[in-house]
Amino acid sequence: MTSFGERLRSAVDARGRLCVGIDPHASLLAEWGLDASAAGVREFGLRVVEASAGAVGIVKPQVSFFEPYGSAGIAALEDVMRAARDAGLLVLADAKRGDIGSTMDAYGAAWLTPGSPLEADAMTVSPFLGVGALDGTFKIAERGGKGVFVLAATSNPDGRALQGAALSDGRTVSAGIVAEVSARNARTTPEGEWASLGFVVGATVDWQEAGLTAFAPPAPILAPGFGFQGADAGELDRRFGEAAPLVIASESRSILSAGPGGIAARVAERAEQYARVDV
Ligand SMILES: O=C(O)c1cc(=O)[nH]c(=O)n1[C@@H]1O[C@H](COP(=O)(O)O)[C@@H](O)[C@H]1O
Repeated sequence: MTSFGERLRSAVDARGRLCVGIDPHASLLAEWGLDASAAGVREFGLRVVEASAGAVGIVKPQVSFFEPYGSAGIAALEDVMRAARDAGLLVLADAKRGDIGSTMDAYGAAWLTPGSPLEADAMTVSPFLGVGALDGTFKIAERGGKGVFVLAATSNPDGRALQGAALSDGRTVSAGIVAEVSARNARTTPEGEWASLGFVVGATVDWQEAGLTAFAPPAPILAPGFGFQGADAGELDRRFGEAAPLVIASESRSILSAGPGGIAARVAERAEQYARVDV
């Protein structure tokens, strides 16, 4: 079984590093002429998948925008994720789960078990109940050839005080999270491969301020914050330095705002911008 890290690396090699976020905000649904309903988010998601298939390798549905519609919204999310995976896209479920270990295991099983209704290729998780609480999820991921993206340094300025705080040994919380997860990656990642436990580091984050250095072994970096939140594709190299080749650049509103008629062209244009970035 090919690991998630290696599947992701192949997707980036084949189709570039742009990840299209599927975030059906109520305001976007209105702009797209769709209802704020389960049917609306389903249609929105399927159209984004259609525009992304063949143009990029990765999509990231934001689970929160499907949840307001209850079971019908979750069914819509299942349909969108299945359509994306059937179209050959890697699906990163942006669920940002985080809980005590035993509860976390159930979240991991829901999103990362092959054949599960909500099966994704990877999910985002929050380590703020302790990286150890994620161990069961990491094991579920490994068994299924899936991936996990652990929040390390988020794109929103509100996160800085907490994530940049000093641990007793002087490292930042962000650096401590990276060290703990990297130690697990070192045990499970064959030499020369991309690890399957990645990190979320916002494109707006100052690495020095966050106390981050390049990851060993190499682990993918999910980097939201490009586009609407202000980071520019052309800055990728400067912002991520040595880690730039591992970056999955995620954009949602800056692409989705093109509307149903313009999204395919917008995806192609943004993908082209990232293809021009020399890392
Ligand atoms: O995990 C994420 O994807 C994430 C982490 C982070 O640090 N910042 C962040 O914005 N995100 C998500 O990335 C997407 C950003 O959307 P745009 O700002 O519209 O590109 C949203 O779905 C956020 O929830």
